[in-house]
Amino acid sequence: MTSNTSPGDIDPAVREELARLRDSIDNIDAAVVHMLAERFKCTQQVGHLKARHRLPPADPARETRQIARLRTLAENAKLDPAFAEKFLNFIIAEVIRHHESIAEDAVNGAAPTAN
Ligand SMILES: O=C(O)C(=O)C[C@]1(C(=O)O)C=C[C@@H](O)C=C1
Repeated sequence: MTSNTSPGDIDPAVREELARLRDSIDNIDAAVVHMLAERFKCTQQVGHLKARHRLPPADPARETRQIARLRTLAENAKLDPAFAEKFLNFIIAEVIRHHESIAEDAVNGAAPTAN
């Protein structure tokens, strides 16, 4: 059975430690969002470059190298490598969707955007 502790019952020291940890979590989440935004700015340029030169949206050989590298980085950082791989695959799948839509727009003569 789970017991629910109402916020007023929490020991003040525990409450403080939780708040301190949550502050750091919020900072880390913000950094992740900013880093992802920068990554997507780069991949958007890659998408336009690929569309202009009729290159395929996906590059499985590059992905294999990225995953191997990320798994090693994760292991060294004591992060679950399987999680790191799933996370990268999730991001790359989204990037490929963007590349495909940029390529479709190029074929359909949509007004090209910068990059
Ligand atoms: O490097 C590329 O060719 C990209 O399109 C970028 C990227 C990535 O998001 O890292 C995305 C799709 C490819 O399959 C491989 C890598």
